Amino acid sequence: MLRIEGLVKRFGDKNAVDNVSLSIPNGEMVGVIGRSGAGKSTLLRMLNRLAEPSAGRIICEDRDITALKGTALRRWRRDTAMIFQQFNLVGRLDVLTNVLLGRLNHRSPALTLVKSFSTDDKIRAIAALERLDMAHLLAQRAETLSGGQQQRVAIARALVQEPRIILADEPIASLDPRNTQVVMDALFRINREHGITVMCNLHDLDIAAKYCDRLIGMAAGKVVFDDVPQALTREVAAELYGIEAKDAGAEALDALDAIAASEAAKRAKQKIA
Ligand SMILES: Nc1ncnc2c1ncn2[C@@H]1O[C@H](COP(=O)(O)OP(=O)(O)OP(=O)(O)O)[C@@H](O)[C@H]1O
Repeated sequence: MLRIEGLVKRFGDKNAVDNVSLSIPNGEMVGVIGRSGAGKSTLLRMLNRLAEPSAGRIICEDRDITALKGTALRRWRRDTAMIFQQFNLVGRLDVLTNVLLGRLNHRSPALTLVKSFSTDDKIRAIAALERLDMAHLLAQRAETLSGGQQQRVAIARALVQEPRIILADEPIASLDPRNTQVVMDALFRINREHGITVMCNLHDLDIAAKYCDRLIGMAAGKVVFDDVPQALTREVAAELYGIEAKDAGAEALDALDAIAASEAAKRAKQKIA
């Protein structure tokens, strides 16, 4: 269980994350939704301690994550793998080496300097690439891959870290619809088959509702919704996306109607059965 207690991140006089408290059980697939600037990335970055909280605490299995330093902090970063919108691969390195970089935190700092990887590391990396259907491209330079392929390599790199939590910050924002589905399917499989908690910032409400067990809606740094996707009302969606924000708002509301219709269809089916 990950517990977030009164978490705040201030930039100047602005609270980017404003007194957020949440409990995330192990193995949940959580979507963090909200418009641009709502504080989603800052929240995820604080969980990985890429950003230092201004106030509040992060507790995992009774350990105060906010107080970790040195080796313990490095271990926590290994336990919480980040996936980014822009993939963050080393373009001139091949796919296999990029995935192996995810093993660096498992080695001593001295071995890290030498940059030689064990056979066991290589077997793990190839197995992760196979899971993402990317093993056939292991010798190819990362910069030559499509966006969807690069994101799958980034997920393989996260997997070899053997994390307990994957924090994905807009992992599909740069992808076309087909690659969006491939990447979200991969994250969903990892969540279900490995039991790894996945916390995923998403702009697209439709995708968030389709893949996530729970949605956390943020607006102006605060949590304004925290429930199953089916519980999201038009009013909350309007608050999350802003009534005046025509594009995101309209799409969100259409998505909401689609969710409501599919729920109604499910209930009707159950009644007939
Ligand atoms: N390093 C920083 N310095 C100053 N302000 C920042 C910094 N990082 C984020 N902010 C501000 O904090 C607020 C929340 O930003 P954040 O990136 O967390 O939002 P978001 O919901 O992830 O938005 P997006 O989807 O556009 O990334 C925004 O107003 C942003 O401008």
